[in-house]
Amino acid sequence: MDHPAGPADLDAADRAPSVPQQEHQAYPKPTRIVIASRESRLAMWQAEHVRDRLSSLYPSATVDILGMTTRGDQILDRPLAKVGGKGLFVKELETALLEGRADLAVHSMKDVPMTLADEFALVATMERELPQDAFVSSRYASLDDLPPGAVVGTSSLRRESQLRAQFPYLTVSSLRGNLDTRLRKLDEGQYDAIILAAAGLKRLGLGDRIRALLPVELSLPAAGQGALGIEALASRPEVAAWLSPLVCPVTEACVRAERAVSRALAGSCEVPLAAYCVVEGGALWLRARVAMPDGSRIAAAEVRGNVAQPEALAADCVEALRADGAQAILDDLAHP
Ligand SMILES: NCc1[nH]cc(CCC(=O)O)c1CC(=O)O
Repeated sequence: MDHPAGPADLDAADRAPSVPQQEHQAYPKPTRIVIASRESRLAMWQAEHVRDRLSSLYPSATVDILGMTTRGDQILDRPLAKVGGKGLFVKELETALLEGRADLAVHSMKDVPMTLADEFALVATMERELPQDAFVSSRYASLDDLPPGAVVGTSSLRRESQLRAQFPYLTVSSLRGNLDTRLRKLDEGQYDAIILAAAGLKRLGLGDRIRALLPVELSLPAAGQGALGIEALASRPEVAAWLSPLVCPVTEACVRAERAVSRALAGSCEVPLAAYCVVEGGALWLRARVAMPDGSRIAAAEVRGNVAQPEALAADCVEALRADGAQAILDDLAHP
């Protein structure tokens, strides 16, 4: 398929201004960097990870973390999809960038809205941690061991739909809260097992709670899962230059493809959507699924293409998804 890189493609893409190597010298090294972060244990771990990387890159700079509570952290009782979705986790951090209280914000890419306002740019996508979902349980070693009627906790429509399609005899039950809260609810016996992102557990030193990694064929990950992204003001190219050593080009290409699929399908927490890309044999291999929450229908597609054109590949993938019935599913979700 032919993909002229027209302005429309560029508008739709994540703005990740790559800074040519020779331009680095044009910016003085930082003397102070402030990182805005949510205050959950996972978010703080991620911010500290970036702080430590920056401190070793720029030993003479002071790197501080500005912890903030976002609306997404405060609203714990209702499904996120109902109260405003992913944007709730980034808005306060973006305000700190705009007001000059912070230079950059560290996010789980999975939680970053598919479209950012013009003032902001994703300036670095870092190397991906484990992308898979993890099976966590004290009594059972894997999904296959669960008896009929066993209660599995997850609040992700993506996980729920794929579970229901493949394990119709299980009971999927809502589970919210930060990682520690979710594990506590499991340990209190409210669930027989729960499904969480493996990356979050590993980062918090809870990797030993993972009984099994769900193969991506079983639970295709969310766009950006396992990758950290760094956001800064589009008007501050020097921040992008400081962060350029943290960029993982392979992860960046993969996550761009995943996010472009999600963006094209108006991906939100309300649409069960999975998009996962790897580089294999020098090419991008992008897989995506759109499902009914009850798992009764799943549209799936996979495409392979040029590493240099993730958005073009995503467009192919979206076309293949629509051909497999994704539009009908989206229409049903919009007008139940
Ligand atoms: N939705 C919350 C969230 N955002 C990022 C992670 C885990 C880390 C990652 O995927 O990078 C999690 C926890 C989870 O889904 O279990």
